[in-house]
Amino acid sequence: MTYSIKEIFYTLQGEGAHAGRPAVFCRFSGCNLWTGREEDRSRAICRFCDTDFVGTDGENGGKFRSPQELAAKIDSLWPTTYAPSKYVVFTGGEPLLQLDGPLIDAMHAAGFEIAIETNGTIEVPPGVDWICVSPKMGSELKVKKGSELKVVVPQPGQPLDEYERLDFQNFLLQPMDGPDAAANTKMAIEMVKNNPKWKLSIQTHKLLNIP
Ligand SMILES: C[S@@+](CC[C@H](N)C(=O)[O-])C[C@H]1O[C@@H](n2cnc3c(N)ncnc32)[C@H](O)[C@@H]1O
Ligand SMILES: Nc1nc2[nH]cc(C(=O)O)c2c(=O)[nH]1
Ligand code: SF4
Ligand SMILES: [Mg+2]
Repeated sequence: MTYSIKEIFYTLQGEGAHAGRPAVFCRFSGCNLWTGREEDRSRAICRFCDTDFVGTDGENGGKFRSPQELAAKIDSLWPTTYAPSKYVVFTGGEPLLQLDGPLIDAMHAAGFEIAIETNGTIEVPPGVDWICVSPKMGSELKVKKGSELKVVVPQPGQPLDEYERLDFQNFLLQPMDGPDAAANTKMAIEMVKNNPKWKLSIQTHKLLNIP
């Protein structure tokens, strides 16, 4: 298996229940809900994406021809002094188009805990330690259990009451960034205050100006 990688970088997890945790982010190229081309955005299933996941031209990006080769690059970005808490977040694009058993095994062999950020349309292979699902209206949600359900709001028609009955450990609402970010943040705050099963997730890396 050859993996197409947009970029790999060491930063803090900015979002969700693990916000603030140091992590190597590995961003796969490609997504099943948008081509990534601006001219296709208005016709895409997912239209609010804040990420460039096209191609392999980012920091440490490229084609990796084996799981060992990719695992070694990810491992090389972890500072050796903090070796016991090694943590990788696979994201994208949609990571489950490419993340497979051999890569999961290679990351575990290198001593990493493995997290994914997924849109929930593709089943998760065994062995992923932290599963963050962020459902997208207009797509079929197939991953109905995991570590955190991180719902970007607002998406018209989203069934929050159905989401609440799914088997997740954490339930988070994340304001949609973009032209209406301020209003969306206000709305998300009101939503969690009115329904305390949910907590607010803000994209802290954007406030901190880190990747
Ligand atoms: C770029 S996506 C990649 C992973 C996967 N494709 C997914 O959608 O979960 C990473 C996270 O950013 C969130 N996200 C994307 N665009 C956003 C935006 N404009 N505002 C807030 N969150 C956004 C997604 O919902 C997801 O939780
Ligand atoms: N710092 C930081 N945290 C993140 N959490 C999820 C991200 C993503 O794009 O998947 C992301 C990201 O791009 N940067
Ligand atoms: S599913 Fe994720 S990566 Fe794909 S377009 Fe939507 S937010 Fe971006
Ligand atoms: Mg991001």
